Amino acid sequence: MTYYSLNHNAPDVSFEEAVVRGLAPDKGLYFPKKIERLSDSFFQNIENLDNVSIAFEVIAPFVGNEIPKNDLKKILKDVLNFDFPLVEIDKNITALELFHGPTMAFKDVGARFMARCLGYFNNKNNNKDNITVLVATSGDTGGAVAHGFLGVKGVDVIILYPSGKVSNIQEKQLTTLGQNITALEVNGVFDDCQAMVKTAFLDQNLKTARTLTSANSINVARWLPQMFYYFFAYKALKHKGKNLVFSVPSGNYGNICAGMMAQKLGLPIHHFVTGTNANSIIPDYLKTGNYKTKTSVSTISNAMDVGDPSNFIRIEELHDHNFDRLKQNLSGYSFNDAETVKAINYLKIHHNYVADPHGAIGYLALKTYLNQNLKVHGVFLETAHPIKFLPVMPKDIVDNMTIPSQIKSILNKEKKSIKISTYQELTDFLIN
Ligand SMILES: Cc1ncc(COP(=O)(O)O)c(C=O)c1O
Ligand SMILES: N[C@@H](CCOP(=O)(O)O)C(=O)O
Repeated sequence: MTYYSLNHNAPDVSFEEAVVRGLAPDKGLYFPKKIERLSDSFFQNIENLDNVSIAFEVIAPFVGNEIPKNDLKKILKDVLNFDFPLVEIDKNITALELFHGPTMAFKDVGARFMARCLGYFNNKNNNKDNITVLVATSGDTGGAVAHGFLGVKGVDVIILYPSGKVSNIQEKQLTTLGQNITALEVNGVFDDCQAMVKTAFLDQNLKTARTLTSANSINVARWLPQMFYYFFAYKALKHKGKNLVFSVPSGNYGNICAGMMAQKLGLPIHHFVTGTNANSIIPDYLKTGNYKTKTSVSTISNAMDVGDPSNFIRIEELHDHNFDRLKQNLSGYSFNDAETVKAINYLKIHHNYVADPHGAIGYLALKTYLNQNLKVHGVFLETAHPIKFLPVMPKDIVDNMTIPSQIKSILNKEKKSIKISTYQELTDFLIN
């Protein structure tokens, strides 16, 4: 598969080059040149396929012949070794739980896939120089990438996170592993971290010192595997015979954008809903037609505290840069922290379901959409385990929660991070 830069000022590249570069030299995000619908027989037969076979059909065209079939299948088997349960909330609403992987957030799928692809390419090329994976996180990407890349030969991972703005458990997940993983604690917000990472890719001094790539959803190997679970949900809900609407709590918009790519492959998704916190860049855009990024503000759904979503440009591309077309496919609503807590309590009391603040926003957005659209079935993505957000969860819910083994094992580990405030400090660290 060939990928082009969405800034249209850089050469086309192969899948391998797109993965190794992360971002195009003109600072554009890579996008696949050809998107082909999957066959009708695939969708007719999907209930007879297991998750690995579904994922293989979905991702193989994007990888092309750059990873042999059997190796790609092995990678997928390894990546998808946990469950993606659907939980019925009521007759019209289902939660798609994406937190059963090692770091208990949906990022595990993309991070594990990318780590294995990079490991494969490193091995194949017998690379002598290490690749440096730079990643910015508002909470969950960092932990998933740290875990996914831990011990991967030839790869150094450097995670930038906003100091004091991730939960205690998220911080433990990204600062305690050691080995090839280093955490940089940035005096700023997530957007500062993301801007530093993007600047680093264009920095010639850095480029001579290190081979850099990104493990944020700007990297196609992080972004595209996020399509898989939309197909898994379709497989499980197909028998209902209803139009499906997916509600996705969004920040950097990689997850919902992967769903839109799945739709392009022919997955029958009737409509998308995005739920955000006070960082309501895209719901505001859908209302006004005026796209305005903003400095992010802190909320209790911290992983969505993003004021300049990277994947907006891919969403535009998928809708031919046509505002009306986008509005037909996407509705957006934002909610404040009080509304989020109210929804967490409502779900517990009325449906005996414990949602995390991000999932609760997905639920609220879906409910708002369904109020005017009765004949569809709604799925909201429960993107992280509520245990990751203990201090902001209602106390009576917390009192009845048990700590999963994945989390228990890191609680007593020592945090190790390096504090930085400026881009210069980042480059000094990377060069020295
Ligand atoms: C728990 C959780 N929910 C939602 C999001 C938003 O996802 P995206 O950035 O793909 O929009 C994130 C972070 O990315 C997250 O960690
Ligand atoms: N919410 C994310 C922000 C980065 O998103 P990504 O999908 O582009 O890596 C996080 O948890 O770090």
